[in-house]
Amino acid sequence: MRTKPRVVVGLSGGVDSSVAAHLLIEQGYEVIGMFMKNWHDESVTISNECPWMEDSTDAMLVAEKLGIPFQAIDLSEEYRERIVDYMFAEYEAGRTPNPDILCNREIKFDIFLKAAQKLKADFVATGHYCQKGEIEVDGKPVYQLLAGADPNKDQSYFLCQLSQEQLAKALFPIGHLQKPEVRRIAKEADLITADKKDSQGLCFIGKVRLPEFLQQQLKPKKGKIIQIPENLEVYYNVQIPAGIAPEDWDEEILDAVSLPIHYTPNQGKVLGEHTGAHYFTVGQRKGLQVGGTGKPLFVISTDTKENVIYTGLGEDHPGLLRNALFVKSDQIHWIREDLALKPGESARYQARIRYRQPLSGATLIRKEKGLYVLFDQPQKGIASGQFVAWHQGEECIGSGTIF
Ligand SMILES: Nc1ncnc2c1ncn2[C@@H]1O[C@H](COP(=O)(O)OP(=O)(O)OP(=O)(O)O)[C@@H](O)[C@H]1O
Repeated sequence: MRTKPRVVVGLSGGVDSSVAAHLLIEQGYEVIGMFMKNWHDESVTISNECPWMEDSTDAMLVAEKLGIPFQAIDLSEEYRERIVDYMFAEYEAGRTPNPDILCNREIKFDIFLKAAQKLKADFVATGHYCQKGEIEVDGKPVYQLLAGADPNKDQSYFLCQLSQEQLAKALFPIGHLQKPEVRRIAKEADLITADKKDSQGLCFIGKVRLPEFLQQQLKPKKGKIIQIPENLEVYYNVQIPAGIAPEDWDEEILDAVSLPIHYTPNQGKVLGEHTGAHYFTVGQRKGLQVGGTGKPLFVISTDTKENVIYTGLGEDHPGLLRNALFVKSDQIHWIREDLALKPGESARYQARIRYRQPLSGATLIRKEKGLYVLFDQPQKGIASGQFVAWHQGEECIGSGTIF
């Protein structure tokens, strides 16, 4: 009979997961190391930057050093189906996907977790910089997703789509540590990954050349680049009116300030040509290849159906700065299900729309058709398809896909 809880650690061949495994052994767990091979395409890999063979060997050597069993599994097919296909579909539809968040929800804490459970594991552990809390609500355990103790490394944003069931099975052994401490522990334990460079690309996407990668799947299609002036009537600046409770705000006004603006070519002037609207993302500055505009030019909207890119001059262009967004009902995710807002309710939280962005005060208003998030400060480059995560201080309460 087993006396120790069994945990499968996702060993990536990096220092963080190596130390995670080491700490779990010290804490008395029965530890198994597992490396997963994800989908990857040689033709778009930055040379020597996606060394999965080298990574899996490092993972194996770390397991050997720690004296734990090791297994490598090939999840490339599942990864292609659930992450790569989603990415192309999102770009094609003119949205900006976040493969890292999906990878955690769909691969590491789903398929990988199920593979671990086949090995009769009680938990799955990763080297993510975040922490798990446990409280009791109405006599039942409720798990919390908390920020990593190292503010420079906090990865809770990438885990903002995890459910209570997934968190129940997750362990984050290095979340209470600072990165330099993790390296020191790795050195003291004589792990070969102690000085290994941090992986640049999160998940796989940073390890490939995104433009080439997209061009392989989505055919080039020439179209117009339009410059939109700053003084269009469609720009709104929301302020919650004093004396009116947010939940009583008029839905038409909420829609007007929170939904993406649909531009038309006759609202601006033609600046040049692009190679395909589906290659571009809201907030993007590079790759437009339009010179002589004085201030930098930013993408403020893309229309993949009409194949038009709308741009604005300067980073304070009103098309780039908005302080509200919308999440459709079926895209709202509450990690803390006990705090879920019902239609007609509102709450104050702090929110972010990208990794490592400082949290900004926000009012959440739940209506029948979805959730409105009204920020206290304007946000730059709110892009459809990206995730908004809302927090109470260190704790991530929920998240949703931006409409
Ligand atoms: N190929 C993989 N096989 C198994 N687990 C993985 C793999 N890639 C990532 N993980 C797990 O997910 C965690 C977070 O992944 P991320 O890509 O952010 O790595 P990281 O923060 O650079 O960590 P590391 O230093 O361990 O590579 C890793 O610490 C590891 O536990």
